[in-house]
Amino acid sequence: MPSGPLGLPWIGNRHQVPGFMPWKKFEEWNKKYGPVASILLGSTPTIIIGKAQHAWDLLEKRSEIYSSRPRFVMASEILSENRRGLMLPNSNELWKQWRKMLHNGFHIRKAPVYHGIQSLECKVLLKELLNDSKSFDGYLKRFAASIVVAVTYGRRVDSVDEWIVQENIASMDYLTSVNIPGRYIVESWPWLLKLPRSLQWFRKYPEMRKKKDEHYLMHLLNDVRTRMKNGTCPDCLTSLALTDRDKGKVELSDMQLAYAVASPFGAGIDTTAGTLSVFLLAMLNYPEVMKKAQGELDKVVGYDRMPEFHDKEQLPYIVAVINETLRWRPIPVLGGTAHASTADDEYNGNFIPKGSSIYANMYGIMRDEEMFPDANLFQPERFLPRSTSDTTHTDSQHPRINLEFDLPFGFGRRICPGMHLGLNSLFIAVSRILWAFDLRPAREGMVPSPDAFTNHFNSRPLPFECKFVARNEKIANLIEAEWDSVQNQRRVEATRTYAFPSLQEETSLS
Ligand code: HEM
Repeated sequence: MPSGPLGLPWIGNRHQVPGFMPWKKFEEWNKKYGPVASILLGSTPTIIIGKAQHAWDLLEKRSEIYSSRPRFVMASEILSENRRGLMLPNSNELWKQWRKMLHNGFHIRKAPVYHGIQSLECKVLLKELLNDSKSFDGYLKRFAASIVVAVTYGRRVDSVDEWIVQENIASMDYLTSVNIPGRYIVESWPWLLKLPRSLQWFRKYPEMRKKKDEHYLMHLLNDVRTRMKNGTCPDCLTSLALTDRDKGKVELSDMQLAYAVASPFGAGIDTTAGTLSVFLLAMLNYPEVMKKAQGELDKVVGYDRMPEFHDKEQLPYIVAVINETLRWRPIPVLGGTAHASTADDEYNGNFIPKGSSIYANMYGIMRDEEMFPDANLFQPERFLPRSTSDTTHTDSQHPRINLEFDLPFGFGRRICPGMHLGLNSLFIAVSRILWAFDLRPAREGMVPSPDAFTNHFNSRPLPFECKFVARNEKIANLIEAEWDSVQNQRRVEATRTYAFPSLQEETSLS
């Protein structure tokens, strides 16, 4: 097997994986033992990948054997009775139906269907930031949540305090806090599940959370069902899944369906809002990047209108800023949920046994100095073709480091199905925030630390302050005018029809 730190009998390396930010220890091991290292978590061989090329070689080129998921005792079996597709092995029937449902809803040609809701939510966001920049973090979450809730349940979200957002945050915070390698002993020793139930001390909290999850996810499903009966529900992922089930195209129970459609809700809010928070942190630390990006926007868009999706081609520096944000401080630090292998394999002379868990440690991969020279610096230029006169950075020269950067979204058959929806949300929000505001530290000279992050599976910046100063009066007036103009649309939007394809239509398309 690939080399790695020496462990102990029975527990392997479990005791060496810290509960605090294990991705940093993984990076250290990759530096010491090589870009493909191995450890044992209990009896499970676990491969840690620290360079993109090796992740592409294994998880992408050999995706037929590296696209499963390991066994998740806490996060999947106990917390959801194996109903979350994200944690299911790819051989599972439920996973296949779930993945197809998401692909049909969110693939690249479908993504523009949501431009309308994304633009609307962004106009609301600008007005919120103009009025009250202190609460910006809540507004970023509202923005991300409203888009995801609209495409999933056909409803908008007006405030981050609404129960629908609060329940999701509580549920996801819990899920991501239990889904950290090495944190629970039962993951390494599943035989503990054979103890009498009353002695399984680790069940108490996940089972309490499961009851709450079942309740609110069923409530959301039933709400869509009621509005479908009343004729007041726009087409959305849930209504189409219910229709497909009625036609016999999907074979899922109510509870399975409630969990299946909730996955964008779980996977798309934290990641999008967290990335926007990283973007603000970067702008406060690199004001010269902000100025350069604003220069591009001023040239292409001017002050008489806001940036629109159709401007994207003319805004390569903005796209590079987004790519660099996703690279500089990736939110899914461990590369999302671990992959698992389904056959014995050999790679670069090493044996990788069937049933290994694989972490493409995004934290380390994105800080690989060979691929991203001066990796700790925020340099959007690394994604742009370098002009000969440009001496601001060292080029990576890697052919996949360009404006089409997809590394932050994972690998192979498990690649993020919400990538295009997520990228579009980031584009409209980043371009309009930079167009509208100068971002400044709340207090002169008090720039927030670029290294203070949470210890979550989706690791986001710790709370910091940021001042949003409208760049000029014309822009402030336009934000107000656009806000006024969307008031009516905000109400109508709830009943707008999205052109979601049914499973049947999409299958015939592909
Ligand atoms: C900036 C935004 C986002 C980032 C950085 C991101 C990143 C990721 C990553 C790294 C993975 C793991 C892929 C792997 O296992 O190889 C993933 C999976 C996933 N993402 Fe995203 N994501 C984002 C937005 C979204 C959105 C908006 C949605 C929903 C529409 C979404 C839904 C999912 C789902 C359902 C999975 C699990 C796929 C599976 O297990 O087969 N993501 N994402």
